Amino acid sequence: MSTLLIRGARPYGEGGPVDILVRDGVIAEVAGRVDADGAEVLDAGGLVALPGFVDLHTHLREPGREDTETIETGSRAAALGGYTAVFAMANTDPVADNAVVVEHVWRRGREVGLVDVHPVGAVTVGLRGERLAELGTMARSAAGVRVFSDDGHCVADPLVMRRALEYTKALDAVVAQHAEEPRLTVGAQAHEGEAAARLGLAGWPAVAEESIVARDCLLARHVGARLHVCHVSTEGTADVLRWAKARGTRVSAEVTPHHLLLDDSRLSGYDPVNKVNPPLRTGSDAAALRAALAEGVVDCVATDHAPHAAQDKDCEWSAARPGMLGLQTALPIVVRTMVEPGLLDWRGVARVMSERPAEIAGLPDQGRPIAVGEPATLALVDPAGRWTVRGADLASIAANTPYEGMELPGTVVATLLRGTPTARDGKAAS
Ligand SMILES: NC(=O)N[C@@H](CC(=O)O)C(=O)O
Ligand SMILES: [Zn+2]
Ligand SMILES: [Zn+2]
Repeated sequence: MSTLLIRGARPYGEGGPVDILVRDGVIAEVAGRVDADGAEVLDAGGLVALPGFVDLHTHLREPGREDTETIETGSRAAALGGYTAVFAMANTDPVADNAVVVEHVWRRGREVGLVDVHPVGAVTVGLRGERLAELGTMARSAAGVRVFSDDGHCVADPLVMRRALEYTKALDAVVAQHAEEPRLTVGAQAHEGEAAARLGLAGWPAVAEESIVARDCLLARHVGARLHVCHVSTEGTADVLRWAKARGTRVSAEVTPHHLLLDDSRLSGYDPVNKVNPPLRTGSDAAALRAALAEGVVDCVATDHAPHAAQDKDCEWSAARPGMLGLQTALPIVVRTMVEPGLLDWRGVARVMSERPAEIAGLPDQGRPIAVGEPATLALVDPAGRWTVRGADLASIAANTPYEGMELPGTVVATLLRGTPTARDGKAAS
């Protein structure tokens, strides 16, 4: 029997410090003072205790691009970022569109053991948007897939999307849509607006996202299915979501840390580290997304952690791949954009980083209350901590962080997965 005593943490940053006794992975006692002889003590004075974070949108690149990230290195990055569960996107090589690939990802995640790795299954064969993949087989596989996505590509054909919603409804699963009408983004390189026009970059208009989100909300309501919208990037999408939710559509949505903080003024340097899909939008879009997240119109934060090799980023803008690292910087960016301006308190951070994503994905043992009898799956955060981001120092193999050299607030001091420390003082457990 293993016991761990977390000494002096403040759950959700509320009230005075408490001791949390963890026995065999479960919270056994929460009280002002707990004495446990022989227990390992984790000094958590000054730290905020939160439920471990759940990322609905991570690219781990295994199988196929292990030169940029593996399930092991990505799991380390996740643990260091306070995550205890991640959803590994299906756009690997081979694509995770069948039971063999999703079971490989699931097993490898368990072997590494630092974070619960849940494979996302592709909606269509080869992400081609034509024929539905074997959703039922993936759902019934050992991986128990409950989130399906062609992320990187939009399920653009409305009939294919309708059928996908019908199947996932029957499987009690959810489609996570990368909302991008492909006919409106042919050759697109950056947000269609002033900044892109000045630089002569072909534009990716907000309406390419908004039109698909509106269509899919209508389809989901018609079918009675659930829909999840990936990486919401525009004010107009938030408006569509608000409308759809008000009329009872079963839709949820995520926003990335980079769309909360950054905007297309970053384009001027022509540095492809800022190239991402959907593109960085305007400052007023970012402000609207922060408000929508605070309001609950956007349900949660997801990283869209997208590692890329140096040769795919250190090149001309149009040749560079879109995507940014996100796992280790997500909490600090949420602190900067949401907590510091008073848009969210720590209870709200627990909601958008852990509880809502766990609910959306149907995870029964993540995003749980910090209470007796619950799994000790926790992130311990130092709200006064400061650190300077260095891509080369991150646990990912790739180094494409847009926050290079920035000093960020909020450090994850320890992450616990069912009572076992997976990261501590900036070091992953293995
Ligand atoms: N976000 C990105 O810019 N890139 C993602 C794909 C995606 O999320 O659409 C990737 O796989 O690299
Ligand atoms: Zn995407
Ligand atoms: Zn993605």
